[in-house]
Amino acid sequence: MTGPPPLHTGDGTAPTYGRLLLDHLLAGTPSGETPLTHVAEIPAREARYGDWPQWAPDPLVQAFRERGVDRPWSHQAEAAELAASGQHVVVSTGTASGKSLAYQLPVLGALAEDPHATALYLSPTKALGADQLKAVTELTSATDTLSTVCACAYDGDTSPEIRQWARRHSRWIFTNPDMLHLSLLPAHARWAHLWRRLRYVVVDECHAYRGVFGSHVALILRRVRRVARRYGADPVFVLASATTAEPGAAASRLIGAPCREVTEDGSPHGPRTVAMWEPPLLKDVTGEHGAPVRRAAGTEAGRLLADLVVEGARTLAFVRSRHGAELAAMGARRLLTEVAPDLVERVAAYRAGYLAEDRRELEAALSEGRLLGVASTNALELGVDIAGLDAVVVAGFPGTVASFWQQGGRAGRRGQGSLVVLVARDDPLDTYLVHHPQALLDRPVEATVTDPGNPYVLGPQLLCAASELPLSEDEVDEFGAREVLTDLADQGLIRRRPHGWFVAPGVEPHGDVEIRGGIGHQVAIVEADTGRMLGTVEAGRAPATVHPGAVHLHQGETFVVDELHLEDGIALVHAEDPEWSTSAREITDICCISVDEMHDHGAVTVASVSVEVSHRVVGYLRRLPSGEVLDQIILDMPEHTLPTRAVMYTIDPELLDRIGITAERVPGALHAAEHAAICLLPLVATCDRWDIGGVSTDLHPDTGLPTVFVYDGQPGGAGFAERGFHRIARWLRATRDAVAACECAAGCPSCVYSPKCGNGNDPLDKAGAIAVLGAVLDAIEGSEPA
Ligand SMILES: Nc1ncnc2c1ncn2[C@@H]1O[C@H](COP(=O)(O)OP(=O)(O)OP(=O)(O)O)[C@@H](O)[C@H]1O
Repeated sequence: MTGPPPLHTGDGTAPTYGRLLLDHLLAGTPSGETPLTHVAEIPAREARYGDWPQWAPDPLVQAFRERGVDRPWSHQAEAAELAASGQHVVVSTGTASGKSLAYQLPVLGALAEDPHATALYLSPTKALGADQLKAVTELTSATDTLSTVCACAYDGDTSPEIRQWARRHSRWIFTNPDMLHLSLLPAHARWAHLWRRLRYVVVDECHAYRGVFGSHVALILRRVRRVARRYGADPVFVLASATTAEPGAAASRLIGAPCREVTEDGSPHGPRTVAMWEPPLLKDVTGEHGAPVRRAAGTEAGRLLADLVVEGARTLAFVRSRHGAELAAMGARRLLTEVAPDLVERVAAYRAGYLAEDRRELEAALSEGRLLGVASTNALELGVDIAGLDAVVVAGFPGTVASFWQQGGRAGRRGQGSLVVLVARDDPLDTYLVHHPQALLDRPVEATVTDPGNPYVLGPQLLCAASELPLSEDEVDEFGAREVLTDLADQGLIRRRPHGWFVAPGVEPHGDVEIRGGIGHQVAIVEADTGRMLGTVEAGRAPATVHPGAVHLHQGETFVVDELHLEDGIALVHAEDPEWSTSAREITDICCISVDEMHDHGAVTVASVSVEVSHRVVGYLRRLPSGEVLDQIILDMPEHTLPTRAVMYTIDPELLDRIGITAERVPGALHAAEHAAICLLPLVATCDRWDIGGVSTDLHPDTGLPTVFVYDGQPGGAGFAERGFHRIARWLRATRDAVAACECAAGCPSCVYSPKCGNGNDPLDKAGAIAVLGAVLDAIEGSEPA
C-alpha cells in the first residue's frame, strides 16, 4: 500500500473529525488494496447574516425566532428582498442552507399583508411537499395574522372533501406540476379565488425539472403565468435549487421570464473531508469476453458503513438500487456480528417507498442516535431534513454533480467536521471522476438542461393551453409555437376563430400528456396478481426495457416482466427479485434528416443533426451483480423508429490511417469511443447515460465517412446531444482521459464496456478509441481552441 495522501487539516493544527474517520477507514482496508484515489479538505465556513426585512411582520419574525432562527442568513435576506420587490428569483445554495426560509418569508409576508392574497407551492415529489407544508403550517398556526392562510396539500392523495375545502378556503396550495397540469389549470374557473390574487409561485428543488420532464414543466409554468394573467394576477416566482451552474439562466428558461439569481451561500458549515474511493479489481471473477470487473460499489459501501459505525459515526450510505441498499446494510451487519455484535441492530436498510412516516421515523432514529448507520436508495435524496450526520457514503456517482452534493451535503452537524466518500462503480464516468476529482470538486455544478421548444412537448402542451383559454397570436409567439401551431391546425386539432385559436370540438388533450413518462403512446406496467399499476414507459422504449424476461426496478422494488402487449399498451409483471439484471440486445440504424449546425475542422466534422433512429430488439443478456454474464436469450420484437436530435462527428479515413487505425480496427475503435462518450456526456449535460444512445459505423451512408452519433433517447430530443455539440472539446477530452486512465489491458466496464450495448460489446478496441479521440480533439482544438 502506498499510504494515504498528505494529511490536510481544516485549521492547520489538528486533524479534522472527517480526516480521522477517513484514516480509520484506511486502517481497515485489506493489505494490498489502495482504494483511496484522492482526498480534499473543504474548509469550514462562517455564517454570514442579513437583517430581517422591514416589511416582515413582527409576529412572523417572532415565529422564526422561536424556531431557532435569530437572523436570516445573507442569501435568505437577499432572495426575500428581491422577491418582495416583484422580481422573479432563484436561490441556488447548498444542502440544508435554509432555502425554505428564503421563500417562506416573502410569501407569508404577502399573505399577512393582504388577507385575500394567495400562493402556490410546487415540488417534484409528494413527500417533499408534505414536509414543507408541515413546516409552513407550524409557522402559520403560531402566528395570529396568518391563521387565515389555511395552507393545504392538493395532490393525487387528497380526498374529494378536502379538495372542495381547499378550493374555497386555502390561500396557499401545496401541489406538484402533475396536479397543476391535470386539475388546477384545466379547471381554472373553479379555482378563480386562487388565480385572482395569486402573488407567489414557489418552485422547490427546481433543478429536478430537467430533460423532457423539465420541458413539460417549463410549458406548464408558462400556462400558469398565462391563466393568472387572464384573472388579472402577475405572480412572482421564487425558485429553490441545489447548486447548479447558471441557475438564473436555467430558471429563466423554466418560467419563461427573466429571473435573478442568489448564489452566495451565507449558511455556516464545518470542515468537510471528501474522499474518492475505487474498489479493487476482483481476482477470480471476469465479465463479458473475460474482461476484468471491480468489487461492487454496494459491497464496498457496506464495509465502509460497518467501519464508520464502529467509530460511532452517524452514517448514511446512498446506494443506487433497493437490492444494493439491502446488500450494503446486510454486509455491514454481517461484519459487525464479528467485531461489534452490540452494534448490529443499529444498522438498517431504508427500503420503503416514499412514505412520509417511514422517513420521519428514520430521521428521528438517526438524529436520536438509535440508529448509527443506514443504507438507503436515492429515495431519501430530495428534501429529507437529516443534517446531523457525521459521514455520508455515496456508492456510485448519482448521475449529476448537483445530486452528489445534495447527498454529500447531509454530512456535518452544524460546525463539526464530517466525511463524504464517493465509492466508484464499475463504470467509465465513476472511474473518470475518482481519477479526475477536480471534475467533481472544483467545477461548477452542471447547468440544468430543458428544451421547451421540443415540438413533441410543445404540440400537446399548446393544445392544453388552447383548451384552457383560446390562444392569441401574441401568445403563440410567446410560446415560440408558430410552426407547431400550423402542424396542429393541419391535423384539424386546433382552429382559428375571430377571438383566437380554439381546440377542435371533442379534443381533450390533458389526459394524453404524460409529463413524467415522456412523449407519445405509453405502455402501462401492471402487476398481474394485484392489478397495481407501477408506472409507464414510452412505447418506443418498451421493447428494450419491458420485454418478456426483463428485470424491472420500481422505487427500489424488483419485478420480472411476463408479457408485453404493445398494441394494448400493457406490460404484465410479477414481484420477483432474481440475482441477475437484464439488458436488451438490439440492432440500431440511424439516418440523418437534416443538419442543424456544422463545424468543419478539416479531417474532422462535427454537427448537430436531426435524425431518425430505428431499433429492433433481438434478445437480452442476464448479468450477475458482479458483472458476470449468465447467458443470452433470443427475442423477436417489432422495429421501432425514433425521430430525435444527435451530435455526430465524422473522420476522414486517411486521418485514421495516419494514426495507425487500419481499416479492420476502425469499427472497434469508433464503437469503444462511442460507448465511453455516452457515459461521459452527463459531465456536460444533466442527463443520465440511460437518456441517450449512440451509433458508430466505419461507413455511414449519409456521410460517406466513418461516423459516430450520440442521440437523445426521447422523440424530438431533450437538449442533451445539443449540449454535447456545444461542449464537444471538453466532453471528448474527458472521454479520452477516462479511457486512457483505466488500468485494464483491453477494455472493461470501467472504460469502454457498456451494460446496455445492443451489440454485446463487440467489437471494442480500447487503444483504438484513445487514438481516435486524440485525433478528433487535435483537429477540433487545432482549428478552434476550446
Ligand atoms: N437563518 C437561519 N439560522 C439558523 N438556522 C436556520 C436558518 N435558516 C434555516 N435554518 C435551519 O436550517 C435547516 C435547514 O433548512 P432547510 O431545510 O430550509 O434547508 P434547504 O436548503 O431547504 O435544504 P435542502 O437542501 O434539503 O433543500 C432547518 O433546520 C432550518 O430550521
